Amino acid sequence: MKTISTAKSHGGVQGVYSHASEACACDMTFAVFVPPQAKDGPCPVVWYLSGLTCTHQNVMDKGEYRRLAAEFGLIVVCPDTSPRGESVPDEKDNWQFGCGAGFYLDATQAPFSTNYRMYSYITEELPALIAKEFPADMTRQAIFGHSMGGHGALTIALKDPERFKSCSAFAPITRPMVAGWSRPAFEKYLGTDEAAWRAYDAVALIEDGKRFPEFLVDQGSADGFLEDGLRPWLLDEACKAAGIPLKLNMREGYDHSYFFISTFMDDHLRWHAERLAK
Ligand SMILES: N[C@@H](CCC(=O)N[C@@H](CSC=O)C(=O)NCC(=O)O)C(=O)O
Repeated sequence: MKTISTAKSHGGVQGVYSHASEACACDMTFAVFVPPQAKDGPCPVVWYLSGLTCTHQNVMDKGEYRRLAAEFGLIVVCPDTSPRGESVPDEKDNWQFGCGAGFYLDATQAPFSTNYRMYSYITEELPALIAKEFPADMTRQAIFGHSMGGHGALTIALKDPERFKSCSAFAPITRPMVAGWSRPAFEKYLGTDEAAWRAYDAVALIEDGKRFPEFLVDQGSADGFLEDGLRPWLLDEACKAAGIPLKLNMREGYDHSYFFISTFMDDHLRWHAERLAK
């Protein structure tokens, strides 16, 4: 692992690091905030998965998570959203596919299957690195994310409920196998057999019997992607049918941006801190 930068913040350290990823067959960059409490022992880990077009940096610059993470003693890990580099296949003029649009899945279709393995990266390779290099208590983990990253958080938690004490999302893509901005990507990454897509779709996973104790979701009512891309009511219906408590907060007038995310960041960190403390 290589340290790219570190800076003291709220008594802790905000760092940016890179490493050679086996899962993604390229160098990957990620951000980690270590709170001041880490001086006294391992701290719980909160994973934040970002949305389309993002790197590790968007939430680091605009998410406003450090003050409360420092107060609650939370390590916050912010990975990149896809593999990157000269040798990584991409569609440069398409922000909904390729670099910046990994959709937290393991691609099965050539040429994408060599690098686009974000599911394995987030669920196996990066946790192992975090456990080795940081003062992390890996028995206490939580996950949240935004939009494509909200989809990532929900699907990863549903498939591994033992690993996470809590899960939440800002404006998640609830049905990526149906939504217009993700369906073409699913076909290119996973092929035409839609049965394989269900493993990466929160509503389909719940329909297929996967469970998580409870979810928190915040959604802006003025989000331009609400009707076509996000549709939180589909998650609400699936959770109701499955008996999963979902706290869905519709936030009047908020859009899809980090102005919305940063407004409700404290609520989400508090939600995770309370459940990580149990
Ligand atoms: N380029 C697009 C807008 C892309 C966008 O809104 N990306 C969101 C995530 S969308 C779902 O995953 C984002 O987080 N952007 C980064 C940021 O810093 O705001 C367009 O032009 O419409």
